[in-house]
Amino acid sequence: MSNAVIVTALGGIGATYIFFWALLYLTQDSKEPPIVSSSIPFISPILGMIRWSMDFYPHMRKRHSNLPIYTLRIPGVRIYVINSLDLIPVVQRQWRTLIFAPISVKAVQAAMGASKEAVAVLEHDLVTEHGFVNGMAKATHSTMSKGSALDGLSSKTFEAFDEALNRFAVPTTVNMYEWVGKQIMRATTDAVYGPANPMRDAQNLKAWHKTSLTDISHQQISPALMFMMLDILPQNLFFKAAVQAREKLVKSFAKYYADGSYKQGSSYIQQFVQHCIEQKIPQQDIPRFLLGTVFNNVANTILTAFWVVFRIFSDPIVLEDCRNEVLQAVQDQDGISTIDLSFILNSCPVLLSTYHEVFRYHGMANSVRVVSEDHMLDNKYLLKKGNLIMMSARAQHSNSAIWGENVDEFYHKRFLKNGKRFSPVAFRGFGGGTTLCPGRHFATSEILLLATSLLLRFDVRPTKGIWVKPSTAKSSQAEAMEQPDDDIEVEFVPSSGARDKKWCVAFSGPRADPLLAQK
Ligand code: HEM
Repeated sequence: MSNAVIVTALGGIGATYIFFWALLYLTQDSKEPPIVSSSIPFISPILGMIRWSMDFYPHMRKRHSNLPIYTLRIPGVRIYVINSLDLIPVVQRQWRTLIFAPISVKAVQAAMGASKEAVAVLEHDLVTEHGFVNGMAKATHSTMSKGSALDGLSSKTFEAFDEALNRFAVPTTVNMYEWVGKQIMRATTDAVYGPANPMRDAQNLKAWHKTSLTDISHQQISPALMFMMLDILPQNLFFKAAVQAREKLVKSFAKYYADGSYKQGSSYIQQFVQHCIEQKIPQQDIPRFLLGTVFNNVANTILTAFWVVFRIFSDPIVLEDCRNEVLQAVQDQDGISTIDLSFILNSCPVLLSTYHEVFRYHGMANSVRVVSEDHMLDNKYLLKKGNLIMMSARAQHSNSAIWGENVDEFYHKRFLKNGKRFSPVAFRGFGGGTTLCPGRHFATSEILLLATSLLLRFDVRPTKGIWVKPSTAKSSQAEAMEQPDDDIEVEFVPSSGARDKKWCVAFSGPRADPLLAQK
């Protein structure tokens, strides 16, 4: 290659670099949060996200600890990343301007394939409770979070666990993640959708998610959801198998809706459908909306339950502490052992602390908001319309200034009330603000009932002889919890005293939830 060609090529690269560098800084208002990660304009943040994956925002928090908020510029959008704990409530208070609803709309449109007419209903009002998205939260909230509706959901999940555990009369070997996933999927969807639960069908389960961690096929909808939501690549070209899987599931939910089976489901699913009908969502779209609820209902509950069981049984001290507590929650009468869920929630502080530490340590919820109009955050930082705000749970959960020097350790007693008190905003296991997860009480009851049943009735031992924490490097950020890369083969060994008993669940009193970090 001649020198002239090399000089021209280098000149071209230099000019392009200067052009994009100038574009980056000339289009950034001085009142906006400062730009970081700009050595290759518009590209460096993407390279950082690929390199650091789920630890990108914790890494950036440490690197830019002097900045309460900063801007990442990627092609087409600015991401305003909240670094400082103090700014999180400020963002959450502006829920009419810094809104979540467009994310839900994208999910229904790009991932569930909703029609233009359905999307128009959602987009009609993204801000008030009269709109579809915020109205849905209002319509279904009480059916998941308190009273007899919540107790009903919890009882149903307990029945499913009991039925599964009764099958282990002798020591039995299982893959732990696969087993926990199967139980949570069955228990949750039976409780939510009722006797005609479409997710009982083995083909539907295969179309939804990988039923084992060794499955390397790409025939399911669930792992593709995040990429489909980005809405960049044509679906019929890049996600053909996932779209086919989705359409198969939509067909099942269409039958479930058309024959009125949802009327035998939980109050939650009845209210959900009722709200769709009242808001005039086209009939053919309602099954797509119903399918969307599967993701909320099970994805994070499976993962959290897996880590809770792993953390309890893999450490003899945690196991003993938790088992001693839950033994107090059982009443034996006439061969029936009754587990009091109210006692577990209100009077088992170490179990609840372990549960919260799982969220702090393994949690990775990313709360995203859309700036609906230009806004001056805290009277200091200009946020421009159409861009995104990111509040990363992991960035806060890994901050030693909040959690202390042992932040990198799993410490099961961290959340005991007699220990150090943490700012309530610092814990973001279930997100926060007006979109704080409405399913959190249901998920908490379900996971604690599974953990308690195992504690009372089984020993769980790794077949390799020692517990090894699986790596989580391949975790997808669509979920709010780390995902194990490999399964753990374990043996469930029934405890001699628990084997021949009948088990049931009771709720002795109102849920005061004194031990919950997010009430
Ligand atoms: C351990 C299990 C779960 C975890 C870790 C979890 C986590 C979350 C997180 C982080 C958010 C977003 C909050 C934000 O952006 O600020 C969220 C929202 C949501 N979750 Fe959960 N969730 C779980 C279980 C459930 C269950 C069982 C249900 C339903 C039965 C559910 C229904 C929802 C819904 C509907 C929203 C959207 C809220 C809105 O639009 O206002 N979640 N969840």
